[in-house]
Amino acid sequence: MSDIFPMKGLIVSCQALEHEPLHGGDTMAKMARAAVQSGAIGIRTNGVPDILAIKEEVNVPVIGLIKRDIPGSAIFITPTLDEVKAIVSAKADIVALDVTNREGRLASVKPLITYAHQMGVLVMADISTLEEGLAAEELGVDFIGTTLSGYTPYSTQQEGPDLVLLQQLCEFVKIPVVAEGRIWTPEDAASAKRAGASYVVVGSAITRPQLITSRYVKAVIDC
Ligand SMILES: CC(=O)N[C@H](C=O)[C@@H](O)[C@H](O)[C@H](O)COP(=O)(O)O
Repeated sequence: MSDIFPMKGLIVSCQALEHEPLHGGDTMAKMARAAVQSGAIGIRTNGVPDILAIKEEVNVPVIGLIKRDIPGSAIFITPTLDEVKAIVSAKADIVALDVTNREGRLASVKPLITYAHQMGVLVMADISTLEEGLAAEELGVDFIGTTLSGYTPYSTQQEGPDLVLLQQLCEFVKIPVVAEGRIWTPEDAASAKRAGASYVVVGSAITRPQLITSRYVKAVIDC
C-alpha cells in the first residue's frame, strides 16, 4: 500500500504554528507550491486549514498531522482519534501520529491506526528509538519516521539528524523509513538517503525563515 509515492525523494514539511510569523492564509500552500515546483515528491503539513489549502494547491501526496497540546501529556502529534478523523476528513493521503513509548501510547494507539486504514488512509509513525520503530511496524503502520528522535527524554539528543537510528531502522524494518528531524543541509539529506531512507523530510531549513535567519545572524556574530 505504501507505493503512494511514485519514487523515493524529498518531502518538504510546510508548517507554521500560531505563534510563528508565517502562520495563516495561503502561505503554507505557496510554500508547498514552491517545493513541488522544485521537485519535492510530497508535502507534510499541520492542521486542517493547511491540509485543505495544500491539497488544493499541489498534486503530490500530503502527510497530515495535527499538533495539539493536551494538559499533562507530552504527546502532541495527532494525539487522539479526533485529530485522526479531522485529518482523514481533510483528505490527507497519509496520517502522521506519535508512536512513542510514552504514557502507554504503544498499547493505546492501535485504534487510531485502524481507523485511518479503514478509511483508506496510510499511516506514518513518528518515533524516537529503534524499539518504537519495531513496535510501530508490529502495529501495522505504513511508514516509520525518525521525527521524534531528540524530542523524547530517553532518545538520542543531538544537533543534527539521527543517522544511527535511521541506519538501524533501515536494517531491521521492512516498511519504508522516512528520515526526518534537523536535516539542515543538502549534505545532511544526502547522508540520510545513503543511510537507507526511502524518503527525506526537510522542514525548518526550507520553510521556517525565522530559524534560517537566526542561524545566519549567529554565524555573523560568532565569526
Ligand atoms: C518535533 C516536531 O515537533 N516536529 C514537527 C513534526 O511534524 C515539525 O515541527 C518539524 O518541523 C518536522 O518534523 C521537520 O523537522 P525539521 O523542521 O527539523 O526539518
